[in-house]
Amino acid sequence: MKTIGVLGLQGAVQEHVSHIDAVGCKSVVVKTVEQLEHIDGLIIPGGESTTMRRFIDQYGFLEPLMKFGKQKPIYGTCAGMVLLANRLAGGEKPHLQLIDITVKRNAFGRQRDSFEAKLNVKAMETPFPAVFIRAPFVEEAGANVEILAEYEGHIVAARQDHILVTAFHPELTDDTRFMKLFLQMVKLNKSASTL
Ligand SMILES: NC(=O)CC[C@H](N)C(=O)O
Repeated sequence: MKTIGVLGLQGAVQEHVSHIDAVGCKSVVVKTVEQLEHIDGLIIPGGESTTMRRFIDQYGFLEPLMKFGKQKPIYGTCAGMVLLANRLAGGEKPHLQLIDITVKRNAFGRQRDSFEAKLNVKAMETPFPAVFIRAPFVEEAGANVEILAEYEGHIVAARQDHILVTAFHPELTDDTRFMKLFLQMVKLNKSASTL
């Protein structure tokens, strides 16, 4: 059985745990660097990327997360997508730099702080109910990035190798198709956990 961790420093952790359980995997809330050795994939949840980055530094997670993401799958939702991007718009400093995208934070503007949209997602037969909360979008993606979904002309779901990102929050719905997609990526990945 595959074990999927959720970075438990800040944000929507518990909702992801429920989705991991729902797709038949073992879930772990990751609060220490050592726990990274025992998981097959990691989710970086939504929340506030600047706050999460502070905790990442405080608990010594920066290097270990960069190393983990070079070998094993990571799925970032919303703030998690901000943390994974190679570049941030507006001259902000990037964080983990594990996927070749430029991300614009809070990109949908004040009037549309939170909204739900039915999205057409590549390889999903019916639209996905996407919940956006002060969401970022992908402003620019490198040639090796696979675009999975767009909303109003902006990329909101993408993947490169074993890194998956969504600007929205699948964990706040009961639709587990993104978790299933991530699980497929975990199963295809060659680096098994040490447990
Ligand atoms: N729901 C979210 O994760 C919001 C993300 C937040 N606006 C950020 O930039 O970090």
